[in-house]
Amino acid sequence: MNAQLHLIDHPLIQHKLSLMRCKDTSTKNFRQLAREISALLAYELTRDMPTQTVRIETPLEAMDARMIDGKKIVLASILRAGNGLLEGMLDILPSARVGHIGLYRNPGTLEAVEYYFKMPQDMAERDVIVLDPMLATGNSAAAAVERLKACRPRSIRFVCLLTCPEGIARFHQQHPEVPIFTPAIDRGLDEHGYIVPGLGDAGDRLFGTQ
Ligand SMILES: O=P(O)(O)OC[C@H]1O[C@H](OP(=O)(O)OP(=O)(O)O)[C@H](O)[C@@H]1O
Ligand SMILES: O=c1cc[nH]c(=O)[nH]1
Ligand SMILES: [Mg+2]
Repeated sequence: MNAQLHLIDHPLIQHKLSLMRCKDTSTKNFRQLAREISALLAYELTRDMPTQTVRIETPLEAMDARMIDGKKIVLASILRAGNGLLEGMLDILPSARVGHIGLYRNPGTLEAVEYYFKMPQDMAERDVIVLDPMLATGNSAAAAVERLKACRPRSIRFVCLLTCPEGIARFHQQHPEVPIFTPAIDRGLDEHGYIVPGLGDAGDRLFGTQ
């Protein structure tokens, strides 16, 4: 398997993702499941983050204790659907900074169209986790990461709930060094660029807009 592809095969995540896929899952439950899965994903995503030793005082004595190294992590949400992963990530990383990348997919061309971009300061000292539940053609994620690279962050990781071979290939063709973390790699894309079997339109299901 591609060294920059991390399949997160945890039973709890798989169970919750299966519930999200069900077409009769309500907006409320879909949103709650996205939050729960993203908290579990945050745990896996940060597994290899560098730590530094900091001198602290316990009630009994001084010690050299480990803490996450560097400036606060940036969670970069690809709007809109990326926001569905934000709350769960913030439950685990409550001090993280949050950036927003506004993109929508032109339904005719399937190309990404940017409408907003805002990141914190001092990106050179920060690790970024890019959030989007769906990596389908890969055009949105590739465009978002291209834009982020101009800010020169210390590192970039991409996390989604679902992808497919086409999305992985497209993304890694442009950004081979950026790791993808995903709980599932589905069969492929349909004629409208939707992941199959998939879970449908993530943004519409999260926000009840369909
Ligand atoms: O890999 P791609 O083929 O680019 O497709 C994936 C993109 O499509 C969805 O967003 P959408 O454009 O529907 O916008 P939304 O999040 O505002 O609903 C999804 O959240 C991704 O951003
Ligand atoms: O399957 C897909 C593809 C793109 N965007 C979605 O929300 N779902
Ligand atoms: Mg989008």
